[in-house]
Amino acid sequence: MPLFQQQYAGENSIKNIFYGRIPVVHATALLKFEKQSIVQELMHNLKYRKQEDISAFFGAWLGEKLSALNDYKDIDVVIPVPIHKTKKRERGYNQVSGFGSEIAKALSITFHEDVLLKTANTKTQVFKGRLKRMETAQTLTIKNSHLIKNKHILLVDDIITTGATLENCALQLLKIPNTKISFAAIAMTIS
Ligand SMILES: O=P(O)(O)OC[C@H]1O[C@H](OP(=O)(O)OP(=O)(O)O)[C@H](O)[C@@H]1O
Repeated sequence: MPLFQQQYAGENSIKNIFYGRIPVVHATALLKFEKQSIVQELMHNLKYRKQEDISAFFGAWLGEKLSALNDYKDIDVVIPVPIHKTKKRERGYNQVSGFGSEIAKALSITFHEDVLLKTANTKTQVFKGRLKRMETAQTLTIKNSHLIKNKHILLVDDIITTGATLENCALQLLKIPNTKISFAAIAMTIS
């Protein structure tokens, strides 16, 4: 399995994507995502072929790694990038929930799926450029903000490509007083 951090600078190479856009405390990804690779196949199976367990499998793996690092000791809550309820019904699950809840378990902290919500069902972003992706910022809402006030949040997603999805979500979360944001993804796209 092509692990991300073994072959690249790891944390800094992800944080650089967000440099000058949003403040990110830490950022990590478990795997390197390339076209025609085993990782692409696994992500496709997770998203489109009902293989939900892939998510928790990688969450337990990354969670164990993060629990051994000092950098992640002050994370308070884990929040997933949300999907719209219509898409959740079609897919059967949020493909990043298992990943996030296993990381939370490994760090002995809470996983909250009821804080950041997607209120409109936008088309898949795979073929969108950065500007188009930014439009989706208007489709996010925060509920139960008391659960994240004054907290260091680990926001989790399946894949980081341009970083626009995480950026949009982080911008909403950072509106709540005294929040800090770190990112974790199953895979990072290498171009
Ligand atoms: O870093 P970025 O450039 O934002 O790309 C990454 C995002 O794109 C994909 O979502 P997409 O909206 O395509 O998901 P969908 O298939 O669930 O609609 C993927 O699941 C990430 O959430």
